[in-house]
Amino acid sequence: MSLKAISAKDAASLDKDLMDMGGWSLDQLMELAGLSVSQAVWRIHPLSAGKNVLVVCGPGNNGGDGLVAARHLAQYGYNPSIYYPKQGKNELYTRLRTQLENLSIPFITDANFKTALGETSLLIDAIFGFSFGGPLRDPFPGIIAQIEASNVPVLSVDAPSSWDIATGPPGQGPGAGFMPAALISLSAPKPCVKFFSGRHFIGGRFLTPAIAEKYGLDLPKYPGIDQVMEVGVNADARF
Ligand SMILES: NC(=O)C1=CN([C@@H]2O[C@H](COP(=O)(O)OP(=O)(O)OC[C@H]3O[C@@H](n4cnc5c(N)ncnc54)[C@H](O)[C@@H]3O)[C@@H](O)[C@H]2O)[C@H](O)CC1
Ligand SMILES: [K+]
Repeated sequence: MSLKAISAKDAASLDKDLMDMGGWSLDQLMELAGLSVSQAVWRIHPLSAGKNVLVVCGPGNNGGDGLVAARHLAQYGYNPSIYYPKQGKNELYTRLRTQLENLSIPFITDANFKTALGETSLLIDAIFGFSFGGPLRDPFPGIIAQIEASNVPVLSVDAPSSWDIATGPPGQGPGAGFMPAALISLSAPKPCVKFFSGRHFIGGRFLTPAIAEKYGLDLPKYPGIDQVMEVGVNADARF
């Protein structure tokens, strides 16, 4: 079953609706989004597959989802480390960072990124989500190129970073050959999902029937207490 996709413009408007008339705070939405990400990790990369998880965070809310996911993963027993080359400035990101520092979760330096890449068994791509607009600006071309060149399995949050949200991977340069092993779409898939060929999950269990109706989206029927649901086809692959 494939869920209806939402454009970047509508995704931004949906977020605004959730916070303006929906009564939600960004903290709450990000917490549920990051929790979904951590549950997708548990499904595709159980602790037995390796505890080292490298979370690469971008400067916006996609990065924030990664910071939240890292905290949940640490609580589950994983050893997450964070690479956060351009840190979000507002107080939400500062608080999320403090929560991680209080769990002794390491923030790696630019100089150690290559080493960390070689020592991790899964990478979470929380660099860019629906507000990405190409081409990549420094320092991200190098980061994406290194991720692409490594054979570390990647779980991308909301969109494979460097892909155009509507038209998918760039024709050339960093990202052109970037195909994450898994993707978790928050609220609804973005149009670039049609170029994706790995395990696909939906997360962000906070849509309402009215908002789904307004944006022409399917309301995912999450089973039981789960915060994620697999919507792709290769449902049993492990990485
Ligand atoms: N309702 C939901 O589904 C929720 C989703 N969430 C997550 O929020 C992101 C969208 O967050 P936003 O801050 O709008 O943007 P991004 O994080 O995607 O990136 C913006 C960030 O990146 C910089 N940037 C953009 N293009 C480039 C480029 N070409 N090179 C370098 N840097 C670039 C830009 O300057 C910004 O700083 C969504 O995808 C979900 O992951 C929320 O967490 C909760 C609700
Ligand atoms: K991403």
